[in-house]
Amino acid sequence: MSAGVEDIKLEALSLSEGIRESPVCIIVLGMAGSGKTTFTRSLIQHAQKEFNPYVVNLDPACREVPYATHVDIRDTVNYREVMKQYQLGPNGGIVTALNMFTTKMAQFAELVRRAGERGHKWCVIDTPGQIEVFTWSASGNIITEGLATMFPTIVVYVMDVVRSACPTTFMSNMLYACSILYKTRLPFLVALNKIDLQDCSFVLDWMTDFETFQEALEQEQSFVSNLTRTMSLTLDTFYENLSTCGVSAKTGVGFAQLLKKILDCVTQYEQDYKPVYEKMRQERLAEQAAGPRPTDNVEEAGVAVPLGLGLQDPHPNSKNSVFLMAPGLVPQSAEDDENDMEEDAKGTMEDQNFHSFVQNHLDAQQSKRDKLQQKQPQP
Ligand SMILES: Nc1nc2c(ncn2[C@@H]2O[C@H](COP(=O)(O)OP(=O)(O)OP(=O)(O)O)[C@@H](O)[C@H]2O)c(=O)[nH]1
Repeated sequence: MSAGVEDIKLEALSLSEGIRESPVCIIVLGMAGSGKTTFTRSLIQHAQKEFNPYVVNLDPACREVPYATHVDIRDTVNYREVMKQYQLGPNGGIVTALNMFTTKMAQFAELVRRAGERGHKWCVIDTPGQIEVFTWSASGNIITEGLATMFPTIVVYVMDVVRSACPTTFMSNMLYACSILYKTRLPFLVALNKIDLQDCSFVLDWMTDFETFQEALEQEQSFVSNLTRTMSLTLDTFYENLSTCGVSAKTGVGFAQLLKKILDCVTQYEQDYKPVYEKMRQERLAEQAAGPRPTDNVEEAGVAVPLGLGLQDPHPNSKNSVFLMAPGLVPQSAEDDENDMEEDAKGTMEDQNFHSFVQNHLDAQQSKRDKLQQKQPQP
């Protein structure tokens, strides 16, 4: 059974509870068109029996999601409305939609925790097509760090092998992957996707044998290839930290191997990364306990707005957690409708009562004034 909205209002997962054992959060990243969504669908299918994934879509701009979701950002934020209201372009709209979502990070984490208690061993998270919007935005950071300080978390980077057959595109992809690896500080698995169209052994050769990559680059005569040559020298250490797996999200080839590699990444999280995030969690808790920092040399302190950074429990009476639900997860029952109507009726009655109270008061004042005037001697 899914968690109800009402329950989430009352409590939300707090940082003080420590890193849990499950569910394992798998954040799926990749360049636009690399096959993230198709990959996510295939991953869910292959992991269903053993890991019963809890599925989250964080792409507010996608039209359709080809799998059933438990949490869908599109139920939380209307991306088109955000673009219209704030007069933003598509990328600005996605960033703002993600920012809005992260204000509910504590409740989202609570949903993930409850999913773990209901037997979901994995939580698979599909991200927006425009990778930089997620990886370099504050909200992407909050979501990634927030999850990694509460659950074992890993990143799966989906790479299109067909497009990466060009050495410069391959290098750009690798530089991007490298920057995400160092930014997130999480176990990193590269899913070399679309191997039904092209064999991925060339990528593995390029990663393990520097000279083979140089030979491939020889074929390209451009300024970019010179730059790529220089860059490739620096990426050797990065490749050592990478785990790779060839897959086809379309045919399902390679997914058995991929599941094993994901489990290896989880072990890696436990051994190497958990202490880092545990430390980060302690620091955040200390920051929360210390309260806001004094603002030296600032004429006006200003008013703080909640940015979703603090993962404190929400106020028990807060009425702002009515979303984060996938369609059908918490169906609007006839009883809910009746409750809503009752609430509306109550509100209207309260308004009427208030107006009649004010009116009575004004009438009483007026009659007092009239009486006083009558008592006063006429000139
Ligand atoms: N042949 C083949 N095509 C694939 C594979 N994976 C994805 N595709 C195709 O690649 C295209 C892009 O796939 P998506 O899953 O939409 O990629 P995405 O990264 O989610 O796309 P955006 O979110 O729009 O950036 C679609 O036409 C897919 O059918 C694969 O393994 N093999």
